[in-house]
Amino acid sequence: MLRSDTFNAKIVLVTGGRSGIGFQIAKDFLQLGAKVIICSRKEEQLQKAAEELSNFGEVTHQACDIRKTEEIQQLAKMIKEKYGRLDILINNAGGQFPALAEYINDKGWNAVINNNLNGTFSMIREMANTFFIPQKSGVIINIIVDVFRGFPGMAHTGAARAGVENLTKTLAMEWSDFNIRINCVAPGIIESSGLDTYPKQIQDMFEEAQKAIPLKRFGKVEDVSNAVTFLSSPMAEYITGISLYVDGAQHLNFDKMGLANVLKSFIS
Ligand SMILES: CCCCCCCCC/C=C/C(=O)SCCNC(=O)CCNC(=O)[C@H](O)C(C)(C)COP(=O)(O)OP(=O)(O)OC[C@H]1O[C@@H](n2cnc3c(N)ncnc32)[C@H](O)[C@@H]1OP(=O)(O)O
Ligand SMILES: NC(=O)C1=CN([C@@H]2O[C@H](COP(=O)(O)OP(=O)(O)OC[C@H]3O[C@@H](n4cnc5c(N)ncnc54)[C@H](OP(=O)(O)O)[C@@H]3O)[C@@H](O)[C@H]2O)C=CC1
Repeated sequence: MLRSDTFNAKIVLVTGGRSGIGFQIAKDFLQLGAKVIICSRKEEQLQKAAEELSNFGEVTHQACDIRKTEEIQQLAKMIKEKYGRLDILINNAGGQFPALAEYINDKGWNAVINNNLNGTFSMIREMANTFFIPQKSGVIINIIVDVFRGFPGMAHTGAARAGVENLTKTLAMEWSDFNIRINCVAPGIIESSGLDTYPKQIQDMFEEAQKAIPLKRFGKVEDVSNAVTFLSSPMAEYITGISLYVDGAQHLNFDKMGLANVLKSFIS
């Protein structure tokens, strides 16, 4: 519903833009007039995605692991040299694995915290110091997860995403002086490439899980992207420090989604 020139001349970075939700976000920004940079770890898939996205506008790609500050700095350097500015940062890269808390070892816990909390913070800090603070303008959207009632079956990501949600509130306050807006989008369960990474026993529960969602379906990647482009646009210029749930009211539903129960059933 946004005008096709909404993001004309805007430079947008989408982390994890090679697949799933991030790919759709990159595509929508391109169709709304932006120039888009995508990054992720896997060079070959990243290049393939960039080629596909180039049908919709100007897209640049660079491999970057958000857990490695030097790689983020190299990405910022490339953007500065090529475009001289950055207007919008979408922190979409992330991931985790399903496991009951008592079985998560230090390495697994740290991998998920580094990916989703530390990596997101490093990306925000580097892009703010290089672009948003000196420019005195910027928009940041953090894709988190529906953690309203904790996240039974994925305690590590629940903790990491809750950390990002609170960081978002803090930075909305600290950086309001620099005219930086920052918000979260919290998807429920979205039909995307991300769901293919879950084991078969969990995928077998998907049909049942949809019935427990008040709107009775999983989300589409477009549902998430629509929230992201709206919050990034001038239509949302007075909105900062919030989390927008895109989950068919899943966060209000007291029924457990059952992930922890499914995990318990494999173990017993
Ligand atoms: C019912 C309906 C409900 C349905 C419920 C559906 C949920 C919907 C809400 C959320 C949906 C999504 O986010 S969709 C998914 C988004 N995409 C993903 O999650 C992609 C997969 N995740 C990742 O790649 C992650 O980033 C991450 C797990 C951190 C991988 O990090 P690394 O690259 O460091 O990978 P590794 O080196 O292999 O892992 C480091 C350690 O992590 C641990 N580890 C990694 N994978 C593991 C695994 N599968 N099981 C156990 N432990 C594991 C081990 O200790 C590993 O060390 P070793 O033992 O030494 O190997
Ligand atoms: N699908 C769902 O139901 C939901 C998804 N989410 C979140 O939305 C985001 C996108 O998920 P989705 O599209 O479904 O899943 P995908 O697995 O398709 O997307 C994850 C993307 O993040 C990139 N990525 C992961 N780790 C890193 C890293 N350390 N550095 C750089 N890039 C990285 C991956 O690329 P590469 O492997 O090349 O690095 C990939 O492009 C994730 O944060 C996910 O947790 C939240 C709620 C629900």
